[in-house]
Amino acid sequence: MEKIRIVLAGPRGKMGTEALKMIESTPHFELAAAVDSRNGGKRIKDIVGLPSFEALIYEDLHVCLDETVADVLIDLTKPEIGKKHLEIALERNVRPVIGTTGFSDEDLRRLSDLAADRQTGAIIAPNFAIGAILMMKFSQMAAKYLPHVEIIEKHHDQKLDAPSGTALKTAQLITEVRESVKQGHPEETEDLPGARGAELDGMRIHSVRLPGLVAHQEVIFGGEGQTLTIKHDSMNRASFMPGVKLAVERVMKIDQLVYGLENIIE
Ligand SMILES: NC(=O)C1=CN([C@@H]2O[C@H](COP(=O)(O)OP(=O)(O)OC[C@H]3O[C@@H](n4cnc5c(N)ncnc54)[C@H](OP(=O)(O)O)[C@@H]3O)[C@@H](O)[C@H]2O)C=CC1
Ligand SMILES: O=C(O)C1=N[C@H](C(=O)O)C[C@H](O)C1
Repeated sequence: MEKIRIVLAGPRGKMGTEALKMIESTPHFELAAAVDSRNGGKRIKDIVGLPSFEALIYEDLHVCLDETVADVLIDLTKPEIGKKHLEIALERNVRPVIGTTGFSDEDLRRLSDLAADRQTGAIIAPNFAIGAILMMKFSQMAAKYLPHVEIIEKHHDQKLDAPSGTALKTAQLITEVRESVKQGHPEETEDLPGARGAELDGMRIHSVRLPGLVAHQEVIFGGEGQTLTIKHDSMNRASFMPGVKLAVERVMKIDQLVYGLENIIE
C-alpha cells in the first residue's frame, strides 16, 4: 500500500501528541512535516517528549507546503488557525482533515465550493470519537419523536470555544428533523443572565468548563411523563484517534468537502 504523506499542524498540543503516536503506529502513514507556532527549523525528534520523527517543523504552512510533498494536512490547532490552514491546503491540492471548530454556514459554503473547484477532498470533523458520532446520530433520531431537547456539554477548562463544535453539530442535526420549538414556559425570565444557556432554534445549550474533565455531552429529551438522556464521554484524547485515522484514509478517496464524520462512517 502506498504511504499517505501527512503534514501535522499542532504537534505539541494534547491532540497533536496523540496524533503523532497514531501516525507512528500506522504503517501506511508517514509524517512529512509539521507546523507549529514555534520551533521552526527543528525536527520533531528534537522536541522533548515527542516521538523520534525526522520530520521538519515549520512555522508557516505556505512555506511548509512549498518545501514538502504532502497528501494530507491534519490540523489540530485552534479555531481561527484551522480555518486558515484548510484554505491554504485546498489551494495547493493537499487534502485537509480539520479537527478545529468555528466554521459558520457561510464558511462551509465557501470552502465546499473551493474543494469542488479544486476537486480535492476535505474533511471537517467537529468530533472524531466514533461514540460521539453515534450520540449525535441517535439524538437526531430521537428528536423526531421528542422535540423538546437541551444539550449539556462539559469540557476541560483549557478549551477556547463555547459551545463546543460537537454541541453545535448536534443542534444542527436536530434542526434538520424537527420544527422550531419554543421551549420552556412562554413567560419564563432569566433573573441571572445566561441561566437558561445559549439558544439555537429554540434548543438550549449549556457549556460546563472544569479541570478534570476531557470531553463529555448529554442530550436530554423531555416528553409527557418521561425523559431520555443520550450521553457520551471521551475519557482521553486517544478516543479521537481511530476517527482521525479513518478521516485521513477517506479524504484520499473523495473530491469534495465533508462536514462531520457521520457522513463517512457506514
Ligand atoms: N474534532 C475533535 O474530535 C477534537 C477537536 N479538538 C480541537 O482540536 C484543537 C486542539 O485541541 P488540543 O490539542 O486540546 O489543544 P492544545 O492547546 O493542547 O493544542 C493546540 C496546539 O496548537 C498549537 N498552535 C497554535 N497556533 C498554531 C499555529 N498557528 N500553527 C501551528 N500550531 C499552532 C499550540 O501551540 P501554542 O501552545 O504554542 O499556542 C498547541 O501546541 C482545538 O481546537 C480543539 O477544540 C480537540 C479534541 C477533539
Ligand atoms: O476542545 C476539545 O477538547 C474538544 N473539542 C471538540 C468540540 O469542540 O466539540 C471535540 C471534543 O468535544 C473535544
